[in-house]
Amino acid sequence: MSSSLYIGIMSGTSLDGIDIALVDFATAQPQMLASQFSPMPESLRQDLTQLMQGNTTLQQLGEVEHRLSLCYIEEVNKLLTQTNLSPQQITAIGCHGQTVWHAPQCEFPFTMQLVDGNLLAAKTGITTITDFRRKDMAYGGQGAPLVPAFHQAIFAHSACFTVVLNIGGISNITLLPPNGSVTGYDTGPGNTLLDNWIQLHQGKRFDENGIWASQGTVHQALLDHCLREHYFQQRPPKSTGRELFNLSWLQQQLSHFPDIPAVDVQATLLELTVQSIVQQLPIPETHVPAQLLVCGGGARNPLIMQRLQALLPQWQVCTTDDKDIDSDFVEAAAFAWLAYQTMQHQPGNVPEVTGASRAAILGAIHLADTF
Ligand SMILES: Nc1ncnc2c1ncn2[C@@H]1O[C@H](COP(=O)(O)OP(=O)(O)OP(=O)(O)O)[C@@H](O)[C@H]1O
Ligand SMILES: CC(=O)N[C@H]1[C@@H]2OC[C@@H](O2)[C@@H](O)[C@@H]1O[C@H](C)C(=O)O
Repeated sequence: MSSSLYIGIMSGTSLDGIDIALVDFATAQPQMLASQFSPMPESLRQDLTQLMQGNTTLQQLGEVEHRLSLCYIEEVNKLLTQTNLSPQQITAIGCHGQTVWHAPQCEFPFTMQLVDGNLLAAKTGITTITDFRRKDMAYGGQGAPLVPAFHQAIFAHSACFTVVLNIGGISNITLLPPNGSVTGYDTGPGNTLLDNWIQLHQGKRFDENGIWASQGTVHQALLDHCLREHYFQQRPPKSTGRELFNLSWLQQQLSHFPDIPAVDVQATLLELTVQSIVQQLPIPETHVPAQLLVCGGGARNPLIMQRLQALLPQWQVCTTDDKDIDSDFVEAAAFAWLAYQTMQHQPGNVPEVTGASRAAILGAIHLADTF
């Protein structure tokens, strides 16, 4: 009988690092047994940033994928050591890899996540599943977001309207009406514009606790202009990324408003993240309690959490930590769950979310050589 233990690995659009989680699917409620985060090595982060701006060579692409895969392998081996487990005790790894380009709307839609699943299977000795998004795309879907099915499995609540909000580099929501069908989509920027702007002006990777943003004043005309971005008005299914919300996009908005102090731009970008999320939330029925469960790195920003609650006085706004699910590792756990689904020959996508024509078994399986 195969083990109920799975490992999920996620490195997301913020390029902050690698999240890994050990999840047990022995019972109806998945249990996160261990997790760890390692910062992305600086040279690799810089090379990935270059890649994500589209200027690269196939040689660089191949080498970055190999270097990144070696980092994933190191994380798996560290986790096995930390938990005193052998590779044979893990049924499979679900590794998202690193998205370097996501283009679901172009003439020939595609999405590209870098990871060499063969290398992970060979070097960890654990069956490894990668390439989760493209089966959904093969059926006409966006290929993202994929976490809503997992959110439904662990957060759905029969007595209240639950929205799960991931604030990563990009923000995405999952709508879980009581006893209703799950929907979800990317709302737009999460931390990525905030990160890019503080990196440009202060050389920091991110605005810890939103301190810099809190020292600025929101520039209302700039905010109103940014909120007119077509993406925010688009009807779901929809997904986005740094292909749209990047420094070039920001500088295009700023060109209409010269001389805004950098600190006020940071304050305005935080308000843009919050208001673009709030404007895309449904208005729950008055008699149904509503809860917003926040995860991802943005859940660690007290100013974002405070502004969300201020703009949503009728909602209970909290983090998934308050529901005993570590807000830093929800995405990593989701990819352990997606691997579990695939190994059970069950679908991982939600067609109502991605627009795919059907539910589908996701991923490419790289079997460990345990013969
Ligand atoms: N203490 C903190 N204060 C403010 N921001 C924080 C803090 N901790 C993390 N963050 C923000 O969270 C970001 C990382 O979030 P996360 O790991 O969820 O993103 P990701 O998974 O890479 O993105 P995505 O979900 O879009 O793929 C950091 O880049 C930073 O902007
Ligand atoms: C193409 C891609 O990597 N998209 C990410 C990104 O990061 C957040 C949001 O945009 C989400 O749609 C998605 O990741 C999560 C894990 C998802 O697929 O649900």
